[in-house]
Amino acid sequence: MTIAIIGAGNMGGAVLAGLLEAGHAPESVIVVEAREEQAAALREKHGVRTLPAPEAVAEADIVVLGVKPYGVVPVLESIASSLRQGTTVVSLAAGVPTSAMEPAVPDGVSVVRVMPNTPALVGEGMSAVAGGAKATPDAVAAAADLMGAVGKVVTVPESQIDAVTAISGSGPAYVFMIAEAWIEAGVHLGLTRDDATTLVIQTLAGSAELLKSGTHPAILREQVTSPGGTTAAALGALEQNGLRASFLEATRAAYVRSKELS
Ligand SMILES: NC(=O)C1=CN([C@@H]2O[C@H](COP(=O)(O)OP(=O)(O)OC[C@H]3O[C@@H](n4cnc5c(N)ncnc54)[C@H](O)[C@@H]3O)[C@@H](O)[C@H]2O)C=CC1
Ligand SMILES: O=C(O)[C@@H]1CCC=N1
Repeated sequence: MTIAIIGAGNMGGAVLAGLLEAGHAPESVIVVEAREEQAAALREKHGVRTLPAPEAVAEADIVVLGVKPYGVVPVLESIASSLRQGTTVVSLAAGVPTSAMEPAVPDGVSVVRVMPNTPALVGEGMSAVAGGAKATPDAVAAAADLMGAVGKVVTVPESQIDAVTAISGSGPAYVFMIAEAWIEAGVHLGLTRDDATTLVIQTLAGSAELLKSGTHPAILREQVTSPGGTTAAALGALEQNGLRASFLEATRAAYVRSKELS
């Protein structure tokens, strides 16, 4: 199985690193990257080949598109004549529907839309997969397998991809912003920045592990909240400052933006 990744920046690069970490042989992954210094860095770091797009896709069973949304259709148009029958195109782009991509590829090429996230870099990604109208079930399964190498995968109808983008695609940034604010709050309380960073990151990681155990978040929260105690005081302040409403508004804004991009 040969995989070509066109556009190996933050997201394409995370999928590349995750695939290699998961055991894909470097010889089976070809990178197409417009920035020569990025291409050189990936060759050096991962031992992958870099080729011009038409040569790369001519060899590929799966073509992963990691370019910006506005680049997706032009890239497809530029590689259309080199795509082999039976190839699966996997687009990682936000806001580009399969209905916009399918006219750019020949019949017999499946287009699958995936919304991944950057923790794919460490094998802890979250991806949602949606096949286009002309995608074969095998192609959808191949895309799910590919992303399964770098994290968890759900299959959704394409109509839900904008919601997925708002929740898990952009989601890591919400966590990182919370982490920054939380560390800074520790510094305000007199902790060293190093200690505050360790406390926050391990608290996030440990809490994520507890959440993964399957206990409902509300129960886990209650277990921390002593009546009249410190947590109740903090949660009261978060409620007063509109934490839940902020999440509703933030994810709605991302959802609307994802729709606008298309
Ligand atoms: N960054 C993220 O957390 C996520 C990004 N995405 C999607 O992934 C895509 C890429 O986003 P980022 O990685 O953040 O952007 P980026 O700018 O880091 O990466 C894009 C890469 O594509 C390369 N490129 C551009 N045109 C090219 C071409 N014609 N041929 C070969 N390489 C080309 C650029 O040099 C760059 O390295 C976007 O469509 C975005 O919607 C999806 C989910 C999460
Ligand atoms: O910000 C963006 O548009 C991309 C899509 C999801 C995460 N990053």
